[in-house]
Amino acid sequence: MLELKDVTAHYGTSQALFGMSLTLQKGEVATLLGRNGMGKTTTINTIMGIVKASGGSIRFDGQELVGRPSFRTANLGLGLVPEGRQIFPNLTMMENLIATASNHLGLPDPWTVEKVFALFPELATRVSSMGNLLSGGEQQMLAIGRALMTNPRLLILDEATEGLAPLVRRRIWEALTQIRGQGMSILVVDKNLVDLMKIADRHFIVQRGQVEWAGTSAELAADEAVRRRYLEF
Ligand SMILES: Nc1ncnc2c1ncn2[C@@H]1O[C@H](COP(=O)(O)OP(=O)(O)OP(=O)(O)O)[C@@H](O)[C@H]1O
Repeated sequence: MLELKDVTAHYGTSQALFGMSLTLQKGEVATLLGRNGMGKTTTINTIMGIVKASGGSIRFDGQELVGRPSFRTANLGLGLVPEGRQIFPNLTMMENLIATASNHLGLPDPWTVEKVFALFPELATRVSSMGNLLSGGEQQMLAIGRALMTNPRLLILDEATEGLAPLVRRRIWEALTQIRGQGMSILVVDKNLVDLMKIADRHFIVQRGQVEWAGTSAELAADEAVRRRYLEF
């Protein structure tokens, strides 16, 4: 479904991706792992077209994404839950949820506000609350709901549970497991390896702007040396 091949990216003259290659199959959950500053966010932003790739290829269902403006990439069915959530602070929860809603691909049975509330009942009681008055957990649920309302085929989450309390983190993983059960493909960055190994099929460890190790959850669980070397775990 998604294939990155030798992708490079720069910030000015400083190179951040050095030949990033990875493949995600339809219906899979994959993670990008690795220490801070290794290029996970840059990889996500390059897929989305927010950072322009300076080389290589990114194919999504056979279509080339490199060179495409970011709104046209999103319209192909890539939904982003960005780092820091980026909730509109002066819109209500409901306004945030529907602000970017769309069904460009004409998917049958699209996401609705009701379906998002069924996934996150916590949000249903907060419809009129301004974005900046929501808790971190509510904001993250809203950011996921907002991305789902664009009816993506691939959901990409950057720091899915960062800064959230354990109970709220569990709610996020439960929701992602539920969405995954409905056939959604998911690419996720997070630091909670134990949780990720439960939900993910495949992991890519990013080191200095390229994939240093790739494998399944079982392979990662069995390889303590790799975990220690790249993940300090
Ligand atoms: N806007 C920017 N301008 C210049 N350099 C940047 C910018 N964003 C990231 N970088 C650099 O690119 C490299 C990769 O950063 P990136 O944020 O992709 O890493 P990361 O693995 O997502 O780390 P983190 O978990 O800290 O977000 C780092 O060296 C970082 O300093």
